[in-house]
Amino acid sequence: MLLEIENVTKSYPSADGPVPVLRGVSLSLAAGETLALTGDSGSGKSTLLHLAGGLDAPDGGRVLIEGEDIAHYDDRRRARLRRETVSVIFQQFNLIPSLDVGANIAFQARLAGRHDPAWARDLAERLGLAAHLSKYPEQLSGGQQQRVAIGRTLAARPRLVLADEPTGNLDEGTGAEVAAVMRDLVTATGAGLLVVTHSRSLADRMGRRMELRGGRAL
Ligand SMILES: Nc1ncnc2c1ncn2[C@@H]1O[C@H](COP(=O)(O)OP(=O)(O)OP(=O)(O)O)[C@@H](O)[C@H]1O
Repeated sequence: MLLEIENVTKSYPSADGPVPVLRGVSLSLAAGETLALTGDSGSGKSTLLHLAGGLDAPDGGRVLIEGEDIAHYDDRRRARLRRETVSVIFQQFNLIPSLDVGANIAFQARLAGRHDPAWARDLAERLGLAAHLSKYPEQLSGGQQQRVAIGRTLAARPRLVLADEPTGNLDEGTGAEVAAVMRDLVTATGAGLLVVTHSRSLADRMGRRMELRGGRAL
């Protein structure tokens, strides 16, 4: 199994003591599957996504990627996991302003030692960015920047893609288009996709859907 989250718990400290956010949540995601994670604001969606990506550790329970419990990873293995296996698309695009679109798309793949010019060109084409490769991020619209961020993630061929509100900054039409491209590309590469969203239409485009409420999965 690509991703297995087993009965994870997580609390955050507050002035009144620890506040539980996740009270025992489990999910699994196979290669090629897409899953939307929904729930009210504050229900713990981003927290769960961060645990899945090894950006934070659970208080209890386990997170396994390709059968390995990532809690025991040291910093080096954690860095390698994020470079080579798991990629996170944040709502802020985090593009590199001094690099043009083509170089931004190639950036993560180069870091992972997996830059493939033909695949990068194919991605740019499918994301509608072929005519913009020598532009800089500041010359692009929000929707175009988000597509560059998605291209950069997929260029490295991650096996697990985690996306936090990837269409949050986009209008309905552009958001739907970006969601469809992302799902198709992830499916085409056999990766798994876990996407956190408030958007009904994005959630409807994913293969499965899970809602967080009261710290538990519905
Ligand atoms: N680092 C932190 N320290 C303390 N509390 C935190 C921290 N991160 C999140 N929280 C709290 O945990 C709860 C869940 O936050 P989280 O960001 O996971 O929710 P979410 O479902 O992603 O919300 P949204 O849809 O608004 O992004 C919230 O009440 C939040 O205030």
